[in-house]
Amino acid sequence: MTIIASNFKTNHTRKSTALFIEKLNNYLLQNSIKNEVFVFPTSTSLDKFNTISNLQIGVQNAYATSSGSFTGEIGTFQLNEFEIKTILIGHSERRHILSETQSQIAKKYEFYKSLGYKIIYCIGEPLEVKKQGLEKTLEYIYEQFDGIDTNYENLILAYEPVWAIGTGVTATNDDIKNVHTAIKKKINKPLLYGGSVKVENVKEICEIENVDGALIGTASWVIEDFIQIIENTKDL
Ligand SMILES: O=C[C@H](O)COP(=O)(O)O
Repeated sequence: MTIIASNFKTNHTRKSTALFIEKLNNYLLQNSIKNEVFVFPTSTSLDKFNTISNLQIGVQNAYATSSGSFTGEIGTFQLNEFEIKTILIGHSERRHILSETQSQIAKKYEFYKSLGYKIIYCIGEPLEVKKQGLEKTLEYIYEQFDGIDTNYENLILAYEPVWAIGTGVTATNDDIKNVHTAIKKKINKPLLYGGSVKVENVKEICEIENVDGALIGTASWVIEDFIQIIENTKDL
């Protein structure tokens, strides 16, 4: 069974998100699709969506708090209103654009773990590290597990090479296989690949050894495309 996740990033409105989720839910329901599907809308588009059990709505980010004085952030007090129990942590855009440190990420991880959230935890190397070869790449990736309890039962990993995110450049099948196999040997958790996954390549990528699914940005934002992505992987 393949895991397929859509990260909206800073796209879609509250209205278009609701429509997207409604269409997706209908499709999953009518076609008895077995894939485990996640959608991560913007925080302003969260709601109490009426979805079937294999479609879960998560939050792209939240602060390690219930409530308090953390301007611009949300905590579990807000998430509970919509019964959100899934969170993305460690995404490369938060690490590299928003400058989240490993210790902040670990603190967030610990907090949401203590509450039993399903965590999709992202790891991945920038281009300058990739150029130094597999050994250095793995070294860099393993540092992103500092302070992270990799035995956590509700953990899903997502390997997303930074240079492949939103660039149209997908990692080669060999790159993906090598990194996934090495990570899997160390941490036996579902492991998604992310980075320019598209309708055309999703099946091939999900068929690679030790790839359990995909975390998709750009190519997932049009509902018809996202449905096609699920169609292409439903029998894997
Ligand atoms: O969370 C999703 C990843 O960052 C991949 O984004 P992308 O599919 O636009 O490359």
